[in-house]
Amino acid sequence: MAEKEPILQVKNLSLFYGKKQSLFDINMAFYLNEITALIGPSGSGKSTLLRSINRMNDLVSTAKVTGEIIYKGQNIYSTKTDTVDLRKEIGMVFQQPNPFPFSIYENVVYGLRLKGIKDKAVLDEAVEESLKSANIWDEVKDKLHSSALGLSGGQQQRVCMARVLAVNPDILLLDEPTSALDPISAGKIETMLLELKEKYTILIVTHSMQQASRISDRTAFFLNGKLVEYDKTNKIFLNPSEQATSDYVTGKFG
Ligand SMILES: Nc1ncnc2c1ncn2[C@@H]1O[C@H](COP(=O)(O)OP(=O)(O)OP(=O)(O)O)[C@@H](O)[C@H]1O
Repeated sequence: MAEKEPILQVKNLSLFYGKKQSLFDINMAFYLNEITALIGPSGSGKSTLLRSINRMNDLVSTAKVTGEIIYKGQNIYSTKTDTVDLRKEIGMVFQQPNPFPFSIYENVVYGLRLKGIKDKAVLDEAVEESLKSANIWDEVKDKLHSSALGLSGGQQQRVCMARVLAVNPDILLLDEPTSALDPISAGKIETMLLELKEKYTILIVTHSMQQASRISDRTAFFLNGKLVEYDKTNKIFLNPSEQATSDYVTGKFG
């Protein structure tokens, strides 16, 4: 069967922080309705790659990128790209839940208010839909106007996800979104991600081999800034081509 069309393509991407090179000539493609796990030891470049995809590394003054990332037929590193718009289409959730010190409702509508949307019915609907998609509506529907900071870490993380979903992105970038959470909260996020992949393309950095094998369709293994192997998750875990991949997924180093 022919491969489907990628939604996003990374081409010959290298990234330098000052003189130090942190990504080396990365080539990979990502697909709609798939979850891709980025795995590898600490410092291997997973977060750097993730942050390159919505140009968060622009915020690091020493970071310099060469190569291309093609999204919707355009290199996102071209001068035409509006990074604010890009980050709405390619949303990101971080390791530590980072709700704003506002109500749950105001967290979710934050991006819509920035867009100038004021219609209460539109905002109400977006809140309900996004919180449902983030698998947290039932837990918070009676306290939408309480502070998001009063929620548990796992709930805060799902509210952060709802905040990203409310602006209707195509791609979700998740940087170890469950590593600060207990196993039950992490499980709720995994369930949510499996539901969300019906509509989105999801990239997740994870240190958990179990998580990568449970939820991802493809897995990419990074080592020292290089992409060692990228394939269907079953292949990476059951029959990897590279010895380093095999050693990593079987826990020989980490
Ligand atoms: N803002 C920065 N300035 C300078 N160097 C950085 C910066 N961010 C990351 N690096 C370096 O780039 C390399 C890759 O880091 P990165 O955070 O992408 O790795 P990672 O695989 O995500 O690690 P972890 O699993 O610990 O999050 C490391 O050597 C790191 O020290």
